[in-house]
Amino acid sequence: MEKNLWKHIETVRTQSPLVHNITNFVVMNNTANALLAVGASPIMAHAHPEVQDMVSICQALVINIGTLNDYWVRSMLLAAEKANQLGKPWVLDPVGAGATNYRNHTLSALLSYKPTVIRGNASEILALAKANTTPTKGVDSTAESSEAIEAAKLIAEKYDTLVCISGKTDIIVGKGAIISLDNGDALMTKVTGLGCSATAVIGAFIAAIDNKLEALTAATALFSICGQLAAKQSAGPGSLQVNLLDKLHNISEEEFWQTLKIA
Ligand SMILES: Nc1ncnc2c1ncn2[C@@H]1O[C@H](COP(=O)(O)OP(=O)(O)O)[C@@H](O)[C@H]1O
Ligand SMILES: Cc1ncsc1CCOP(=O)(O)O
Ligand SMILES: [Mg+2]
Repeated sequence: MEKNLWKHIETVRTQSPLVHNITNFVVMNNTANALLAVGASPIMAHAHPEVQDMVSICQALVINIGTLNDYWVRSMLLAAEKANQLGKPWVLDPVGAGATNYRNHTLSALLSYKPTVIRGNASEILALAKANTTPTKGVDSTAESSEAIEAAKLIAEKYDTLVCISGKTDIIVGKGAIISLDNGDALMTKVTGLGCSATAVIGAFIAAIDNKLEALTAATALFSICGQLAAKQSAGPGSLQVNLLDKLHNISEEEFWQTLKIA
C-alpha cells in the first residue's frame, strides 16, 4: 500500500475528478481552493431542485454539517440518498458532532446512507460512537486521536465504512486495518477549516482511486505533509493558509517520501 501513495496523488492530478461539496459557510472558499490545488475540480451545490442531478454527474460527494439548517440538512439527505442509490463514493465530515442534539440527529440520518469514509477529530468520532462522556466543545477537539480508536472501530464495523480520526497523529481505521500518520504541524489547528479541507481532499481521492483505504491514506498523508512543509515556511496562521495551498499544488515526489511518517 505504502509504495502506491504517490501514484495515487498523480492519478488525482491527471484525472481531475469532479467533486460535489455540500459544506459550511466558513470554509467553502478554502475547500474549493484545496481541491483545485490537488488537481480536482470542485463544485458547491445545495439547491433542492438540482442537488441529486449534481450527484449523478460528479465522481464523489462531500457532506460537511458545519453550519447546518433545515434547508441544508434536506439538501444533504437528498444528496446522500442519491449517492447511496448510485453507489457513488461519499465522505462525511461530522463537524461539531456531540455539541447539539440537532447535529446528532442529522448525523444519524446521514449515516443510514452509508458514507464511504468519515473524517473527524477525536471528539467528533467519540460523539458519533456515543462514547463521549461530555458534550463536545464545538468544532475543536478536546481529545487525542488515540483515545477515539475503539470508537472508530465501532463506527467502521456498524456502518461498513472507513474512519479517519484527525489530530496530532492521523489514525485511519477500517476493514481490519489501523494506519497511523505522524505528519502535520500544531499551527494547523490555528487556521479554521483545515479539517474540512482535508475531508474535501479525501473526496477527490475516493473519486479517482478504486482502493478506498489507499485513497484515504494517500489523501490524509498528502494533506498533513503539505501542512507540515507549509508551516515551516510560515510566520503564523495567515501565511500558513496561503502556503498550504501552494504546497498542495507543487509538492514534489522527493519531498513527499522524505517527510512521510507512516506506521
Ligand atoms: N496537534 C497537531 N499537530 C500536528 N498536526 C496537527 C495537529 N492537529 C491537527 N493537525 C493536522 O491538521 C489536520 C486537520 O485536523 P484537525 O485539526 O484534527 O481537524 P478539525 O479542524 O476538523 O478539528 C490533521 O489531519 C493534521 O494533519
Ligand atoms: C468554525 C466553524 N463553525 C462552524 S463550521 C466551522 C469550521 C470548522 O472547520 P474545521 O473543523 O475544519 O476546523
Ligand atoms: Mg472539523
